[in-house]
Amino acid sequence: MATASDSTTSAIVTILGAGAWGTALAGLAQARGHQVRLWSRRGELSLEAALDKTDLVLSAISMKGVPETIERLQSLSFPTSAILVSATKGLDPATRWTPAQIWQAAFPDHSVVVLSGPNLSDEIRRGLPAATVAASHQLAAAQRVQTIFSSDRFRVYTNTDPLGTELGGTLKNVIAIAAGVCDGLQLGTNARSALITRALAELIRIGTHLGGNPETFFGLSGLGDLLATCTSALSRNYQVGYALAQGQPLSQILQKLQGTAEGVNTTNVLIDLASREAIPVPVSHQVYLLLNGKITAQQAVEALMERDLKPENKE
Ligand SMILES: NC(=O)C1=CN([C@@H]2O[C@H](COP(=O)(O)OP(=O)(O)OC[C@H]3O[C@@H](n4cnc5c(N)ncnc54)[C@H](O)[C@@H]3O)[C@@H](O)[C@H]2O)C=CC1
Ligand SMILES: O=C(CO)COP(=O)(O)O
Repeated sequence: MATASDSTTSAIVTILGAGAWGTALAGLAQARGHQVRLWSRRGELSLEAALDKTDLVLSAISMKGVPETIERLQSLSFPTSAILVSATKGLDPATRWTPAQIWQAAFPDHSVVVLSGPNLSDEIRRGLPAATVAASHQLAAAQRVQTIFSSDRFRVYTNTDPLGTELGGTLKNVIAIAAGVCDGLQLGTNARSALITRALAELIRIGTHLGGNPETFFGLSGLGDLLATCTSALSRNYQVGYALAQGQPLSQILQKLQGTAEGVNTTNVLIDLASREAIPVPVSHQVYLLLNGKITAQQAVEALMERDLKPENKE
């Protein structure tokens, strides 16, 4: 079994965001013998103290808090050698950027790494085996993240396509809502399999248009995360879709939801982006109409089934 001392010396790891994902990641780093500082906006630990002499700053803050937190960090000083890791899966409505793009623009002298994969935090917290991807243009930084977090229950792969890695994890949340609708309407295994497969084609179309490497979308952060969230009731995005299929209003669903379902905001940003750039996104478009109260779940299914017939490998 890999231990902290055989591959890397104990690091100071600052985790921003003490929600479900930040807490699970803090547990993984702690179990590897690292000195972990878990910062939350409502906690006792100050941001200054959390950043002091840190080796790695990992953000597991939900998308809506990322720009604000970055602004706070910009007013503080911390080592330029500290690697910045983004574990957020969302898109910024103001810029339509990914979280890692925002981090990199704010801190051009730091190495930025994306951490993304099929990682339902509840299973990780319970110590079940899982794998993920640490992706960066700076391979050495991705490798450092790999050694810091890898263990016999969490296997970290490296990748040099941070944008593709991040977009896979972000865009699949929209599809997880669709899969929840599919299961909520009891449409069966064939329907869910068709949905996931067609959605993968959609995800690759958008992801490559935005600059991701097509191969990345067949990996853990693309297909892997798509499968995890589209087939598990642990996924909050899936839960949103499932409840929408029962006819519950979105505001009520979100009020009752434990934690963040990034797919709701991501859908709106994605549709804005896709319509500006004329990218066909039929599945995401139905999710958008449903989330915005324009159609019912049943009407969304009908709209997808009644689209013009065409060859499989064509938009
Ligand atoms: N829970 C999971 O299984 C996984 C979640 N993620 C991603 O990680 C991110 C966080 O997810 P969860 O931890 O599940 O959500 P959560 O709702 O449990 O926690 C969100 C965290 O963000 C913080 N936050 C929100 N607004 C903030 C602000 N303005 N300033 C400072 N902090 C702020 C909250 O205080 C909280 O600590 C999301 O983007 C999610 O997609 C990624 C992989 C797995
Ligand atoms: O990203 C996740 C698993 O990889 C978590 O999914 P949810 O945000 O839908 O719970």
